[in-house]
Amino acid sequence: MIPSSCIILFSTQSGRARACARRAARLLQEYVTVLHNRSVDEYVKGDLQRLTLKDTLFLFFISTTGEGEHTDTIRQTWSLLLQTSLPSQFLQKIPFAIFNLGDRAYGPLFCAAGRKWAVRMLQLGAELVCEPGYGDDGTPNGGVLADLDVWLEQVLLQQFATCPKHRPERGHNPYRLSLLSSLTYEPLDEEEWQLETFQESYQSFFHSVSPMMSYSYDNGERKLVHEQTRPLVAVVESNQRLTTEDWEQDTRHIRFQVPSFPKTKEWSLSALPYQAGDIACILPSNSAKEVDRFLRVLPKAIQDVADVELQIAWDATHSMVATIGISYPHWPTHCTLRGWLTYCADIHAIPEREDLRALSFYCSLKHPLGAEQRDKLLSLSETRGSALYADFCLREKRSWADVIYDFDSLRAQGSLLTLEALLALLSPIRPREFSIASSPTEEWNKEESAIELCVARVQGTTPLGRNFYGLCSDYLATLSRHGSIVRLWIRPGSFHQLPLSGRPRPVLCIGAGTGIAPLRGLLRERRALGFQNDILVFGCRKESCDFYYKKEWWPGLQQLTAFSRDQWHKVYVQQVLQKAEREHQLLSQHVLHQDGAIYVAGSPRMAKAVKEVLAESLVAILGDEKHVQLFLAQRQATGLLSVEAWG
Ligand SMILES: Cc1cc2nc3c(=O)[nH]c(=O)nc-3n(C[C@H](O)[C@H](O)[C@H](O)COP(=O)(O)O)c2cc1C
Repeated sequence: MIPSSCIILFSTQSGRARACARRAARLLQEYVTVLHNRSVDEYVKGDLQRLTLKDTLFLFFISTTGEGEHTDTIRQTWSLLLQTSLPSQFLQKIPFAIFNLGDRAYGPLFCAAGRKWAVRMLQLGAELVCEPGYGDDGTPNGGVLADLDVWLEQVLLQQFATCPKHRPERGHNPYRLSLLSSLTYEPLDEEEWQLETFQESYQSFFHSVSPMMSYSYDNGERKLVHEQTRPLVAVVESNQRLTTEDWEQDTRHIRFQVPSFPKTKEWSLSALPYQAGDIACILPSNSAKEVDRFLRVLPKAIQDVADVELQIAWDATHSMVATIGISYPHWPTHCTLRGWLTYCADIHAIPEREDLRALSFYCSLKHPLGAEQRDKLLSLSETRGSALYADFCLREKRSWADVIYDFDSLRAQGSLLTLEALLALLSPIRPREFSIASSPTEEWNKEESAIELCVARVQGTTPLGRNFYGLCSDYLATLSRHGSIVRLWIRPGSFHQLPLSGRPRPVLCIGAGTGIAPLRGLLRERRALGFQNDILVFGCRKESCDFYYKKEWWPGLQQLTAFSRDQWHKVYVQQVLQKAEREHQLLSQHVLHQDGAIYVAGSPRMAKAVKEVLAESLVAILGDEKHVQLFLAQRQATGLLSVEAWG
């Protein structure tokens, strides 16, 4: 029997699973009542009974992070679901469907978290209503979202083929706006979110976008908190270019002071404000230039109130829009439009297809091309328009400002686009993750301890010659002013089991490009604590241009390098490792005789190739492939082999 309602739950690290859930919610609400659309932990809230509702289809969107691991937005529920005390029929006959997100570059770990989730649901008696879906970042024309369309159309929605289709009521806009006074607010030297009148309101917004887990330093000590928190404030101390001026890539070494770090007299690993290899989650903001550009493409009536104080209220009685996850309910309640566009609204993002569909309703039909533009936006949002959407938006990296600029009936006389509509349409800016490149012990020895990042500025040109840049890397790269303020959280990374005590064992760090960031932190931490015999294998394009930190590596550190463009044929780290294994059994000696640890950081493809070389080297010595895989899995479980991959 087909359930009459549906609960959509997602697990996401960078937001794609949320986007998939949103699209599915819009399509499914034509067949069933969508009761919820939120992250797994947010919905379950520690009470597994919430997964046992009768006559309800549970639809999961589960993405994989780390090395085949679950994301922060599902971890709490996942550990509850693994309890051996749960009866084997705990989820008896609960119908569910699942779409897994991942990247095939991870090989056997492709969508590992989603597959583990489905297996556990089945073990507990839940019933799959259809074939699971798989979304791959590498699928042409839209990655996971392109795979999602095919799965929704050919698999999930087929389950509802016999149901009558109904058009859901269009939700009312859930925001109520008041212009507080006709006096315009004059920006001072401080940023708007720091001003006393607005501070509380912005802080609760920042709290709402925080990672699910981060350190807090409330009582003068580091504590890992498994809930959302307010950001730390960091102050830029220096920002230097690491690559040569004439090199294509602008990579930066940025150093921040964090005044709220506790200052302890006694050194101990747990007293340090962070561990080597931890991750900083940076909350960027939009530049004044980008905000001005966005304001210019809006209807005149909105532009006119850019600097007026606003009071924003969320009207929960019109909650349909919130229920299916279309509008963001945690905007600041008191700010200016300019401030909201600078610190909160993700105007730099590429609108999703669902957004284009929502935008289409606001075209002015008084404009000569209004009806045509409305239909174009609608067709771009449909499944059959996905190739067109990929050409127009994804490949050309068209942001909200670009799209609204191109569809000028959205700002012409008679446009229905209001400020309330923008609040309902735009998504919040979310923090971006960067591995910390500094050693906490080395910093502890200094007067003011800091964190350092190694950030490659994302910029380029689209196929049609439009310039683009990445929001957060550009924000960080341009923080040139000493004393500029950044909001961030710090959370543990994958390398937290770095050997820093007990029996001495060497560490082999392998990385390429900005993968050097966490490895620099690990190696410097080990040096600060007196460990020796570590090895760095590093790859980049040209020794003279992008060999990051070349001058600072110390004599006792053994180095192997791969400069891919310094000779006529390409050389990568995996080839350097193969050669070192052939010549002096670098890998097998390190692992089998010295019981050394290995840390790999960089792109997933590089990490996969390195792991293959490692496995081959051990098979050549130990003979049995299965045994080697088991051995490597054990080393991974004990933190002696660990990968941090991104990109
Ligand atoms: C640090 C990191 C680790 C990842 N690990 C895996 C993995 O082990 N297996 C996999 O299939 N995909 C992996 N991925 C790819 C993500 O699952 C994929 O990008 C997905 O679309 C992200 O969805 P999200 O935005 O909802 O988090 C990883 C991505 C990152 C950034």
